[in-house]
Amino acid sequence: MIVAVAAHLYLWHRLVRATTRPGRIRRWLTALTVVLAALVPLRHDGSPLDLWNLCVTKRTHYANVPCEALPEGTTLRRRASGARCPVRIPHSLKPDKSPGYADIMTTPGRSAARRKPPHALTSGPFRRLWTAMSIHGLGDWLSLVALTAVAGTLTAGSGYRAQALAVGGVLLAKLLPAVLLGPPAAALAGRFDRRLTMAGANLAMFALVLSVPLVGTYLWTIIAVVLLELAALLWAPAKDSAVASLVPKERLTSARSLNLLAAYGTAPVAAALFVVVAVATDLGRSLSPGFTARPTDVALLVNAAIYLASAACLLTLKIPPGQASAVPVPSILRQITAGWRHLAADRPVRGLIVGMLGAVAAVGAVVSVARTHIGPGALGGGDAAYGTLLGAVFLGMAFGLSLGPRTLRELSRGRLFGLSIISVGVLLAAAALIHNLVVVVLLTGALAACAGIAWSVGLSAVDAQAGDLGRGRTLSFLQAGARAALIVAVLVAAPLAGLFGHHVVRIAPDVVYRFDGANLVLLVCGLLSVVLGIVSLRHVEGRGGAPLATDLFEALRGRKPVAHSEDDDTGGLFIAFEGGEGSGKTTQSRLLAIWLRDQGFDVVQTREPGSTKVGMRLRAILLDAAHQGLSARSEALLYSADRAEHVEKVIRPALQRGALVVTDRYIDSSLAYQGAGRALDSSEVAKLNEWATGGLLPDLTVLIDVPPSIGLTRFASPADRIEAEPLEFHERVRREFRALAAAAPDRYLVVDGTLPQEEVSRIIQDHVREILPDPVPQESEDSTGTMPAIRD
Ligand SMILES: Nc1ncnc2c1ncn2[C@@H]1O[C@H](COP(=O)(O)OP(=O)(O)OP(=O)(O)O)[C@@H](O)[C@H]1O
Ligand SMILES: Cc1cn([C@H]2C[C@H](O)[C@@H](COP(=O)(O)O)O2)c(=O)[nH]c1=O
Repeated sequence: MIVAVAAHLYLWHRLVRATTRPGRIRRWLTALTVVLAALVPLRHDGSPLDLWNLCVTKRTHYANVPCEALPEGTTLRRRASGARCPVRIPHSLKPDKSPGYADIMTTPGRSAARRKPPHALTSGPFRRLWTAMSIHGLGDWLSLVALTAVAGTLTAGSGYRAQALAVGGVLLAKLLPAVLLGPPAAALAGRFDRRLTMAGANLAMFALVLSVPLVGTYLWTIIAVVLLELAALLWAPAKDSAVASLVPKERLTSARSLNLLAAYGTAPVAAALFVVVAVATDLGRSLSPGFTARPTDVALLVNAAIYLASAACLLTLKIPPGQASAVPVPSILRQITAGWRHLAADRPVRGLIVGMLGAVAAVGAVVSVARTHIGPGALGGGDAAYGTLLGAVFLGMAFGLSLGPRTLRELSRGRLFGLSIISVGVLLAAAALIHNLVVVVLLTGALAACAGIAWSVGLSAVDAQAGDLGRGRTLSFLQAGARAALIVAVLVAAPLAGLFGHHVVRIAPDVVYRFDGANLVLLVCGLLSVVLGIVSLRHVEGRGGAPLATDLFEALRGRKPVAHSEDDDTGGLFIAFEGGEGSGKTTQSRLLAIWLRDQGFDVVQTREPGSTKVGMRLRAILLDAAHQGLSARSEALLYSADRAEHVEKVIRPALQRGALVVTDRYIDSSLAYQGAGRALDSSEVAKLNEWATGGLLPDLTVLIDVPPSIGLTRFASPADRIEAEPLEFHERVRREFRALAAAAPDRYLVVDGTLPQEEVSRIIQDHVREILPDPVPQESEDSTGTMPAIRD
């Protein structure tokens, strides 16, 4: 309810801002906004939510959204080399062809705005369900904060060690039931009516949360937490099924986003609520000596009331009778092993996954020692301080996740990912060593934001690699992995903090420094994160480029990375076509060269291997099927030798005279075929090629993406040595191409090569048009500008 009122307020405010100029009228309208928002009946199906649509469709960003989630005909805008160009989502695009193509900033055109399906919240029953879900989400997060705080309060007299272990125990009791009992609970939920299951789970949660302050023992707290989690396991599948039954198919995407908002967006609100309750209770205690309630007990009463409110909402809601879907849920262990086997075959993806899970574990470690660090630990705060610290974690994460792919757009995604994890580590170490509550809260918020950025950047890159594993399964793999990482973090952090206990170091006769178990855990996690970040950076750095520090400095100033090449002063434009066998590179590079020449450009169309005299001989050696068994390293060296010759004799001279160079294959082919295909160390292949080319990188790489099962069937002639490799080899190659594109979206255009040839050409031309140099030099324009206009 509160969230819904806030949403209405915000929408009115936006409308007022969008339609008026600053000044007195706007101030009056803003005041009117508040009154109107209070009067807006929440069950009304009309104006406020239409306004929602109006405001949201005006400027929508579809960053990293799979194409299938976008309305047909949406006009997308992709940045490349600082330019923007429209690309239309083709009507024929099938969901299975699309991952990665919409890794783009977009603005829907007018037609898209017209066609956009109505928002899920325009449906009254769904709005009510969503209100119940949001209230429930608030309850879940508040219970996390309040129950961990209760563990600290109940063991306050037992010393630092006992308190650290007690808080860790509550966290484990919260995490383990889903791991051990997730599949049977989902099967059980499938047997009962979903509305009753949801309402029943809420009522059970109400009773359990209420029982904790009434019983008042640590043992019962742990039992109650386990039972609470079991109720949550029944609630979740029933809720998902209810959403699916209330929302028409075309609105499911927006319903899913709202579902996420209800589940995760309520975390900072819960932390804020806990702080307000703690402060109000402390105030009440100081004002009235007869009032002796503990802040944590009052927070739990509020928490119980929240679950009751959610149950009440559900009991008055009409959901078509039915059970939750009985689709068997694989165990967390199976989800992790299957996903890892599929995704981690690829070195950069392995680096991303390890980095992402490391970031989650670091946040988990902060949460597991936060209570002890604040309470009996060096920071000396109370319940309100604990709530503030967790609030900083939640807000920071939310901020980082929403900002993620838009952070430092000029920096390669691989570098941003590694640097975010290193920043998590540095901030953690600082939070471990500084004994000032305000500074620690700020550092914690910042490190959570960096962890959020790392997670969202990693997610889009891993998603692009998912291939036939699919988006849903990739997500469940990562969620299962995150849960496992959190459990490991709690299992290690809480006992380590407890065992190390409380220590005071005397620095000078009258200067002491406290260094407790929580400080040790934070410091160790910080150092581990720095190491992990450096390793991830090495794994995901697929190719050469400017030195990291220069690149970062330029990106912070909002500028493109400086090309680390021997001829930074090239006047031309360098475009490379990449892709698997039969994807259409030769066809499209020729068509592009013809189109560019038609516009008066000096164009050099070339290819690898074999565009020089020596190169032709190398091509013959490399592709001759008689040379089966050529060692992977020799192969890599021969391709790079061909490339060195190609750059020196053909590409660089052409660029220096200001020509446009279009090459069919370049460095990415070596990274994909020799790196991923032949399983050579991709950073070594990258270094070799950086040396061979003097660091020359294309301004734009057009990746024509086609499943090998299609591309390999497009040839009439017998397969050459590399085409003859098995299908899995070509699948690895395709995944690597896509990972390279996902790691630096600004430098790539990924086109679906299964589209008709003309459509592919049009998409490429639309994109290239935006980055073309001006065919008329500035000096000529200056002089022609002064000539009298010729009229007919
Ligand atoms: N979009 C398309 N749809 C269907 N067929 C296509 C498409 N583009 C190209 N082809 C056909 O596929 C075959 C291979 O095309 P092309 O030689 O351009 O691919 P390539 O990627 O350069 O192959 P290689 O891996 O040998 O470099 C040709 O017969 C071409 O006509
Ligand atoms: C540049 C480059 C190429 N390859 C492979 C990829 C293809 O199978 C052949 C080139 O044939 P095409 O018909 O010209 O596409 O060589 C490679 O393995 N590594 C490379 O660097």
